[in-house]
Amino acid sequence: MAETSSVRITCTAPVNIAIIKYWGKRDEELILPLNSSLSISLHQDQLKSTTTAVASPAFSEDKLWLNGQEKSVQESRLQALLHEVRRRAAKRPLEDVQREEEVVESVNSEHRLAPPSWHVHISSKNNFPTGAGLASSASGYACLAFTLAQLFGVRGELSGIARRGSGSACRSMYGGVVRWTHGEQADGADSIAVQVIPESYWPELRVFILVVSDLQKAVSSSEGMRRSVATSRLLQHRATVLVPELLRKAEAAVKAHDFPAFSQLAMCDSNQLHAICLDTHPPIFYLNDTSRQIMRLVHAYNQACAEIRAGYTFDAGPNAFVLTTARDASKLLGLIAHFFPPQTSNSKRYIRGLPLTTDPPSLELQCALGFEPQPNALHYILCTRPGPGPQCIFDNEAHLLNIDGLPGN
Ligand SMILES: Nc1ncnc2c1ncn2[C@@H]1O[C@H](COP(=O)(O)OP(=O)(O)OP(=O)(O)O)[C@@H](O)[C@H]1O
Ligand SMILES: C[C@@](O)(CCOP(=O)(O)OP(=O)(O)O)CC(=O)O
Repeated sequence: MAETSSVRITCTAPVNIAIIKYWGKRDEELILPLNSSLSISLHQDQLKSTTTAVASPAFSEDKLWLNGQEKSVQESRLQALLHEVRRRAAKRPLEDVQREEEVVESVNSEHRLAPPSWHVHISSKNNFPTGAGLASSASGYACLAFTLAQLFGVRGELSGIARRGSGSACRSMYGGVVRWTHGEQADGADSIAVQVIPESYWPELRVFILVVSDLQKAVSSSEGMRRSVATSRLLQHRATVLVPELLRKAEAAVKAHDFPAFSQLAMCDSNQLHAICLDTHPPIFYLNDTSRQIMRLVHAYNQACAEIRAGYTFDAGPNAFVLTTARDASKLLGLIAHFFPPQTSNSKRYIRGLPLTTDPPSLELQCALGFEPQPNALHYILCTRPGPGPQCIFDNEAHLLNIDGLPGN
């Protein structure tokens, strides 16, 4: 039915972990932050969202499938994102519009542009748990924004489109280390993400995700930060005084490959976020006992090394993102696996992602920690590293919708 004139594209996008956190909005509708933030985009070999979008004059409405289940497209953030991408597509230069007419005649559907008036069918999936504290909303909305921009031929700065889905999603529009500048303008035009360094600049960086819980959190990030803005006086001080300095120092540390400084700033900023959550009324508790044991383990490791060789950061949940470098990866992983061993039934897939050996910790290091191993405290450990930004996939096997816009290939 839609065969001759439909346009189809499939893209992927990464998850990102914030090093200097975004917490608090100055505009809820446009998703404009009170402070700038900094993150690392994680490698898509381990975590990614994949989105296929098909546009056709034959479609009578927009449709969405998430992880294979059809969802309503009426959700306000999805609507805002769709509206923004179509608004920008409608302003495309004339030569693109002419190209579009040629395109509609073309038999090759893979490199064509769709007119913004066409309805779109979208299917998106994550290769990791959705809504489970692993920032699927960031990779998911970034992937959606990037895919729709390719489909409708929107060029230039795209992070402002992803931002309409979820604030942190704008940073997933680039690889490596990325800053989201808070911006000053009321319409959000200058509230965009920029790449600070590409992923190839610091290839030794490693990130271990220690999955403490895969349950949906009780207080979402959006609700948590709304509550902090309304009640925490520390938040205002952080946003205006502390973050600008933290950000400057963190960017300098990244550019200088200074892991101790970078890691120290990451830990301080994460602790500051959770201090603000405690200063919020009623207080919000995202960390649990296992999170705090992980923090102790990292500090004990650094003390034993007599320098900072590991760090941690926690988003709005108990899962730890442990930072280190290739030099320490096997030793630190061995220590983590020793103190947080798997249930025997779960030992096979306990350590996932990058293939790494686990060096058993020395007795001295074991004693330094001063707590007993805690079997079963973690679901699994995912080893990853910085990676690239969104990509188009030119492989027919990768499409999540067929050319008629229906699930299948
Ligand atoms: N691939 C995707 N495509 C489009 N939307 C997605 C995708 N993945 C997730 N989302 C959106 O993000 C929501 C989940 O966001 P939520 O903030 O609850 O969890 P999370 O981002 O996985 O975890 P956390 O914010 O705790 O790190 C989904 O309900 C959906 O609306
Ligand atoms: C703690 C954080 O992960 C908060 C992320 O918040 P979201 O981007 O999920 O919030 P919304 O913009 O309301 O969708 C810190 C960060 O990623 O910077």
